[in-house]
Amino acid sequence: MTSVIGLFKRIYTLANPPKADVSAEAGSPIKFGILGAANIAPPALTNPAISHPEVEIYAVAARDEKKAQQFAKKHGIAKFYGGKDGYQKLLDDPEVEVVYNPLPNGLHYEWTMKALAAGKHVLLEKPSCDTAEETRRVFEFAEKKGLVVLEAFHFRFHPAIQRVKQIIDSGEIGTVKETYASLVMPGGVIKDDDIRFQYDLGGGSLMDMGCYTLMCTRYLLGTNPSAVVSATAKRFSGDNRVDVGTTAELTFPAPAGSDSSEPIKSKIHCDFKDPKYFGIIPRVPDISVRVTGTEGSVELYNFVMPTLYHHLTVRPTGKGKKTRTEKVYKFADGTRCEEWWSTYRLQLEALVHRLRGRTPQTWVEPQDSIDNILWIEKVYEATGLGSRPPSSFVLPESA
Ligand SMILES: NC(=O)C1=CN([C@@H]2O[C@H](COP(=O)(O)OP(=O)(O)OC[C@H]3O[C@@H](n4cnc5c(N)ncnc54)[C@H](OP(=O)(O)O)[C@@H]3O)[C@@H](O)[C@H]2O)C=CC1
Ligand SMILES: O=C1OC[C@@H](O)[C@H](O)[C@H]1O
Repeated sequence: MTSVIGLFKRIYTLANPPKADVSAEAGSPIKFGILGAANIAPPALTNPAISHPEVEIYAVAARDEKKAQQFAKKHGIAKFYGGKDGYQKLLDDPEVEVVYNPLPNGLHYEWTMKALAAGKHVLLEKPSCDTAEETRRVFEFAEKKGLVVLEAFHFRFHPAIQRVKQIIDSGEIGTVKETYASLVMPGGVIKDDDIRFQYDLGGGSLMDMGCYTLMCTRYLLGTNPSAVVSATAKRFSGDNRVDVGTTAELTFPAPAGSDSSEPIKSKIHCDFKDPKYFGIIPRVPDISVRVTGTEGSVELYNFVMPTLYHHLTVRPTGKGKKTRTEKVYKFADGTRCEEWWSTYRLQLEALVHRLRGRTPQTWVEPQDSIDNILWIEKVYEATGLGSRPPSSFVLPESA
């Protein structure tokens, strides 16, 4: 019962966050600008910003001026830019310090490079770019300019996934043998004209959802795969270069320091149109990660949005050992985190710490982002679909 009340409290407060007391913080807030009135922008940035005393969502740009204006009005944003130069105008605004880039994947590279050229830090939506080479260039350019780029793998900032890693690293489940990570959606949620189905915009289920399963597996194992063993893609009827779903088997190096020389076997799975039972009964979406070792297993259900609901289950295999379930909405070491804070709110907390020269609780390092898209490309290659098309944007030499 308490957990049901807790669930409602979390969801209510998440949707209606308390407004931060800006006056309580020293200095003026960091001003963010959003490129595109994207659907993800409210949950990922404007809502988390309400409770952050050091953030102001200052500007938004949309291709259609009216849309930009409406978005600005709805979310209390001071400035809006529209029209074909709207995005560039936002980048040229000297007040904007950080750019949030939630454009379609195929435009991430171009507009992140343009934002960096304009001297802005970037919160870049996942997956970072269409290719690892583009992601490498983004971080190289950011470093040259002394700017911060963070790929928005928000789940990494939540205590629940960090607890899973802690359990694995503690040795409680023994030597890791296998992993499984899945993220699926019921059919009909994503319409066939969505950016996710457009090849030229970097579409595909592996790009959109598979990137989480791969990132999560790589994070928990603390290393990169050694090989893609097999990969199959369910192709989109509207464009057979786009995957509606992808399943892949990979190997990871045998755990360091263990007696085992056996590679870890990993499976990742994603699907935009999760099949129904008997074709009619919808399934509970499989949004889980499971790691199995010689002494037991640990599983986190809903690793992507744990604030809403999750359960973390440890199943030891030893005789007499009991299965236990944990709920993890707080950091054990007392690092600030309200139970209702979404993964996006935690991500914003870390980004602001970084921008203000403080130490964030955790971070998604550039090499991690580069490696993630590299292995997405390798999986795509194994499916026969190949990488998404690289951007045609060329950074002017003067930048
Ligand atoms: N972190 C997370 O949890 C999530 C991340 N994402 C990521 O965010 C990004 C956007 O996703 P989402 O918000 O769902 O997508 P939307 O389609 O809602 O938003 C994309 C935006 O891109 C702009 N745009 C610019 N050029 C084009 C074009 N040629 N075609 C279509 N749109 C264009 C549009 O802006 P305009 O307003 O100017 O028309 C639109 O608002 C993706 O990279 C996705 O992977 C998405 C969902 C969840
Ligand atoms: O980032 C995302 O997270 C959840 C998915 O439902 C969505 O398609 C994706 O873009």
